[in-house]
Amino acid sequence: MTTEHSHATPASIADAIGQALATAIAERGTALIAVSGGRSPIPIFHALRSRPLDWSRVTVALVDERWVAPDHPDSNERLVRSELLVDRAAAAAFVPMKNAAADARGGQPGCEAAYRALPRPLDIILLGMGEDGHTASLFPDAPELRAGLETDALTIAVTPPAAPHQRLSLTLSAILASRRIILPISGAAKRATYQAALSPGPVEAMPIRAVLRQGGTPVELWISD
Ligand SMILES: O=C(O)[C@H](O)[C@@H](O)[C@H](O)[C@H](O)COP(=O)(O)O
Repeated sequence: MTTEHSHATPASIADAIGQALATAIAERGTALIAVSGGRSPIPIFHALRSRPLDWSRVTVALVDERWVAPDHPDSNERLVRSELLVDRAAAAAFVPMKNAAADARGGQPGCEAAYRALPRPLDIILLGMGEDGHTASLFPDAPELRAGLETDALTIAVTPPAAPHQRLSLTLSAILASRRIILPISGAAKRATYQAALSPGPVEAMPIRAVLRQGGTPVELWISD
């Protein structure tokens, strides 16, 4: 089930996320969100981090991570710590994916254990999509793609041939184990990717199709110019 919201803004997306977190806190006492890296979430983080929530009851996890040091410019942990977990959101807990292992494959069991310890379903996932139709770090050309789409594990190590760094990613089953999925789509190129993803074709060519074609977890497309 996919719902499209047009004329989205970082503020309107932050409103939706903030409302979901507040509802989770009111109903269950805590809230759990997994967020993507990349450029798209940054203005949303900026709009979200000052919202008057009880952030001490919020846990922030990652959708994916590049296997680099947490202070590396490409680290999603660094991005989340510097762009989201400040202001009021500094009170939130954070669950990194990166650990001390030398590579993503070696780090996957520790990451899996850390993410298995989180409550499920997640309350909300802020997903991303690349212009090639990847989502999280489920890349079309990655040798681990099929496993990432099929395994019951929550996390998988991925070595995308065409993108920098080894990755740790939530699997499709982990992404779908969420109460709701928010997917911002911004700009003409991403809108074209989204339209292509809606057309018939294999999931392996555009992994975002696996999220858009399922009916169990509500997906909200927040579309902006
Ligand atoms: O690379 C990561 O860390 C991501 O989580 C990735 O899946 C991202 O969401 C897309 O590549 C879109 O990235 P942009 O928002 O920068 O276009």
